[in-house]
Amino acid sequence: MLPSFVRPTPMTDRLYEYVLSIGLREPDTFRALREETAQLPECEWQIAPEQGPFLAMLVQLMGAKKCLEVGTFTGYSAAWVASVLPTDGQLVCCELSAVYAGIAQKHLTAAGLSNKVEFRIAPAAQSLADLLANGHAGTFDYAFIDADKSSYNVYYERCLELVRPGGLIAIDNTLWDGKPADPSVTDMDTLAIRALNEKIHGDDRVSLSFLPFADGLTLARKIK
Ligand SMILES: C[S@@+](CC[C@H](N)C(=O)[O-])C[C@H]1O[C@@H](n2cnc3c(N)ncnc32)[C@H](O)[C@@H]1O
Repeated sequence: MLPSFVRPTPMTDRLYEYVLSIGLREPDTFRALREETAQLPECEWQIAPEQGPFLAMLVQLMGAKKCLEVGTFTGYSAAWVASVLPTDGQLVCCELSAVYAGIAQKHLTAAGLSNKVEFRIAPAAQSLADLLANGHAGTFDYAFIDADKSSYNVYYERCLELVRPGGLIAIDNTLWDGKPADPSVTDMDTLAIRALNEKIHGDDRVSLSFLPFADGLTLARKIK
């Protein structure tokens, strides 16, 4: 029998509406981005709205200037992070799809944030390798991983090289709808997330905070 600590509250639609009504202070431009994304069949790829201000607050508390995102889609997480960067701050967004990147760029421009955001439209493993090859190792304050799950370990390892000591890697979907906790689920994405969760738990290169928030958010802070 597991101890009965307070567990995440089940989210009925009514409670979730309440959560957003008290928790989300969203600029109109970000709302427009969400509304356009909601029309796409892949709309569930977007981070949960309440994750936006959370990631932004982390970035702001860190005083981060140089940030990285792996998997940008239509730009919601990117918009929140860019919105708290100083004027000389930079967010490098790695995204495979020029179509999604185009939608993101349109909304980032509308929000007055495009000057802080640089897109790398290519497979992210390649974009991260290029950054490493071009002298960016140890220079990023923050990295957010939210692209194809089967490559999460590659993204984690490359981001670990790219962030500075004390820098943060945030990894989305590490609960993956609960599937990593069910040993009978063995599809490639679940196997990749389960393996990475176990690896990070034992990884003494980082300190760890795991949040059962949205679809699971792992925070790994590079120690040295
Ligand atoms: C879950 S979505 C990202 C959601 C985004 N963070 C947001 O807030 O809306 C994952 C994104 O990763 C992109 N992606 C998938 N495979 C990729 C790859 N190999 N390299 C770069 N991006 C990839 C997809 O095109 C998609 O836009």
